[in-house]
Amino acid sequence: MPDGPSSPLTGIAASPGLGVGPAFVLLPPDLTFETRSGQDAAAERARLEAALAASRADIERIRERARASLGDEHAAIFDAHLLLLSDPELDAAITAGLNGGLNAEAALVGASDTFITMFESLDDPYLRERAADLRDVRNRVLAHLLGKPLTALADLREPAVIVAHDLAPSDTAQLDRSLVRGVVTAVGGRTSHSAIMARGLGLPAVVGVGEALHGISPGTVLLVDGDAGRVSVNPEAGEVAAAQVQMQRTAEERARLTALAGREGRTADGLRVELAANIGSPADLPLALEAGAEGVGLYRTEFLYLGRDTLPDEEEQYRAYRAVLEGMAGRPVVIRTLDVGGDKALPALNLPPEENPFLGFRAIRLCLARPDLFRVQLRALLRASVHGDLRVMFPMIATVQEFRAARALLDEERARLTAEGVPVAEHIQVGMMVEIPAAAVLSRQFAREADFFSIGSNDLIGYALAADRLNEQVANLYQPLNPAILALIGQTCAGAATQNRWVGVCGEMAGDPLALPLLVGLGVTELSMSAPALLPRREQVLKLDAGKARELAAHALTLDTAQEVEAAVRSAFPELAQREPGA
Ligand SMILES: C=C(OP(=O)(O)O)C(=O)O
Ligand SMILES: [Mg+2]
Repeated sequence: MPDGPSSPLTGIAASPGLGVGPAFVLLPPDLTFETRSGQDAAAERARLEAALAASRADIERIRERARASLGDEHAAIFDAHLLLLSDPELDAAITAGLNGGLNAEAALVGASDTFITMFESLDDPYLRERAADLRDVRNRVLAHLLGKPLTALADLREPAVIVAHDLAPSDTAQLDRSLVRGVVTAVGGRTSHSAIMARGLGLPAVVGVGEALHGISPGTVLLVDGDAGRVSVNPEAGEVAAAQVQMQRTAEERARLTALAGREGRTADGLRVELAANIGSPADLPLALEAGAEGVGLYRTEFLYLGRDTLPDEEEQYRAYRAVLEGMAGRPVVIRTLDVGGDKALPALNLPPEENPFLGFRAIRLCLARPDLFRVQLRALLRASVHGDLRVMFPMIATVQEFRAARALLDEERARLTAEGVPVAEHIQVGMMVEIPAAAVLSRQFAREADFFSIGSNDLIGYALAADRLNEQVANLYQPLNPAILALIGQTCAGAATQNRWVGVCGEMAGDPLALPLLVGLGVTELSMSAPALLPRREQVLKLDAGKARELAAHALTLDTAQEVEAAVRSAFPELAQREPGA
């Protein structure tokens, strides 16, 4: 382990809080090798057999852990991997290479890659999935041959900070949250899977650290600061002690707030404000429920689709949606249909790169162009609807026609299921994200069609101010409190009110203490946020005077700048001057 402290690594602050622990490095090892000919076939065969046996033992161990913590479904993928290890056709191709004098590495890779290329060239999603499995298995055996065994999150036994290139949904499925002190990744942004997963699980995270991460060796002590986007490598004792004091304070504050978990969200003067959770998978529910989520305000279903080469089928989707609806036991669950494109790539669709992906073929645009894919999701949602209070939400709606078209597909699938005798809930609210300024401006018209609006402030701010938050050069223009943003939110609420529709906010702004009185004052009655923000925001709502919030919001709309708005909020609510830790 390297000893002295080195300069801290910086990245994107993806999930708040502090965490310290030894690095658990998931970065893939360098698997390059030399191809050699004229080798002793028997000796190379023996090396290969040893690597196969070690790989088999690895996979069996991971499978048992996955089965124990997550159930049979998650273990099935590892059964497929075990079958590949003993596949006779693959073995015959490897044997031919060995008999031709190749070293075991070259024989293995040559044979596997022939099958991988063949599977990938066929337009069959099942075989493409087999290609991905085979690549996984090939890498594992190769790693053993090279004496650089792969690590898996399922191998985590001691508290640690996870260091990875990125975390795929299948990685996080194996993660034991109680042992993870923090997450640091080389790539990714605020909306990457790793970031959202970390926020959902309440783990401090810094993402997008870059290549520098590859220099971290296993066991190196790391201090992750998820608020500042900083990772100290081998921190000084004093720095660790200060962080521990801060963590203790945060834990005490959390314990105090836990007493509020069962309280209904309602302002001091009686206005109902529902406090709901944003989730990315059913695995996020326990933390959301612990924090007293009164519903799920945003289930980002794209995480079922990302980080894999194939699309989830209707059954897989149905099971995930049903698990969330049942987990929430009758409380409202807003499930958002597929929102890919922009910064969320969908490898299974093989879409060509675009000049302006954020203004391009994404979310509902893609779904309406690919009804074959969209209908599968809609059917899964409709089938799951009988298990709770499902609300379906369409993302990135820009025009009224898009909403109508999406709703028409939903209605068609409903009619089809009913004709097939499949039960579907009688009433399902169907709403939309308001994250494109045009939708906010036209909210009166949209309110005649949609049952509710949920404001996606992350995108709304970016599109309204034409500023990408991840671009350092223009980050100062990404201003949640800009009066123009407040005006768009106010306009959305006013349009909704003409038809008695409810308005929520499910972007990051919902969890921001400075924005909260403004949102409530503008007419928002549901706030959906990552689980760790729920308790502090509940305390804030319980103490809030909605009348005073309305006066503040009306005043804010007359101001010129985001800075003036912030000053007005702080002067109306001086207790907000202090940032609470970990919120
Ligand atoms: C919630 C939102 O959607 P996402 O962050 O998933 O784009 C948003 O844009 O605010
Ligand atoms: Mg969005």
